[in-house]
Amino acid sequence: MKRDVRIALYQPDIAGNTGTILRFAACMGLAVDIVEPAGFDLSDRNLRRAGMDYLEMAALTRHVDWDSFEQWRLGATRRLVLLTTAATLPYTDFAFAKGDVLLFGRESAGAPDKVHEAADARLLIPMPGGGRSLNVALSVAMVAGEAMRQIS
Ligand SMILES: C[S@@+](CC[C@H](N)C(=O)[O-])C[C@H]1O[C@@H](n2cnc3c(N)ncnc32)[C@H](O)[C@@H]1O
Repeated sequence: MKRDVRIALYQPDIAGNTGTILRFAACMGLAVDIVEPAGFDLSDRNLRRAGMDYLEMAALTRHVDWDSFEQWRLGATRRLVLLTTAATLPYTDFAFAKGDVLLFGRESAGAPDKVHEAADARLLIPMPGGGRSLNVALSVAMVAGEAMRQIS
């Protein structure tokens, strides 16, 4: 049987954001997948500062590249749910399911076309106040929170 949703980060490039997400995921009991290459390594001072001792609690899987992440995901028959400002479907209108992988793009550039094409669903966090995008860690908290609310 499929477990909970998972959080996936596509080539994250800001260590402090990833540390914040790993802390959040550890506290929520959610696993995290990082699609490498990241813009930092796991010894990064900012990652450790944001993640603190929660990093030791985090269920983190690192995938060397997009192809190996996809090989794992397809083998596990998990849906890929991409969060992107290019989507039109609000995340609150989507029916999340156990096993979903919630994928977030990199801070500097989002996700490339091949990732959009692989996604089973693309979701938007509406921003009624305007602006280009939200911080990725805040996006993770909002969407994973909604997914957990629906599934539990
Ligand atoms: C800082 S944003 C990336 C901004 C990037 N310049 C772009 O155009 O995608 C980092 C990630 O947070 C998520 N994100 C931020 N705001 C979002 C929103 N309003 N709707 C959906 N996803 C969002 C997406 O996964 C995005 O790739």
